Amino acid sequence: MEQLTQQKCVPCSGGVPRLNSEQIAELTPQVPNWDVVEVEGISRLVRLYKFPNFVSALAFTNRVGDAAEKEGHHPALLTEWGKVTVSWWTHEIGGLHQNDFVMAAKTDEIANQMAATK
Ligand SMILES: C[C@H](O)[C@H](O)[C@H]1CNC2=NC(N)=NC(=O)C2=N1
Repeated sequence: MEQLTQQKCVPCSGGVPRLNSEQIAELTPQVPNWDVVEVEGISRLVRLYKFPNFVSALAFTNRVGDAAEKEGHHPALLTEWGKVTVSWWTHEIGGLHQNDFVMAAKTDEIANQMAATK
């Protein structure tokens, strides 16, 4: 199967099913640094990224935001001094979709690119 980072988000209107636990278990190994967290009954992918200061945390935040706009699929972002918490889930279906795994993998790619050019 194509690597998650190579995939594009598909337009995700409501009505498509949420991923079930087996499907989630199949996908999580491809985003090993992410946790599946249930918040108010909604499963989401969550990862905490650490940075040396606020400026780099904000730069990462904006890069993730740009990718989200490009894909039409958006995260929850908590940006603090030295850290950014990124959460992905699909609001339209109240749970996880393949898109969320694609975007988690793309988020890791952005972090890796930033670390490489430090
Ligand atoms: C109209 C707009 O495309 C939709 O609201 C999109 C925007 N970005 C989105 N992002 C996420 N994470 N889930 C959604 O259901 C979603 N829907």
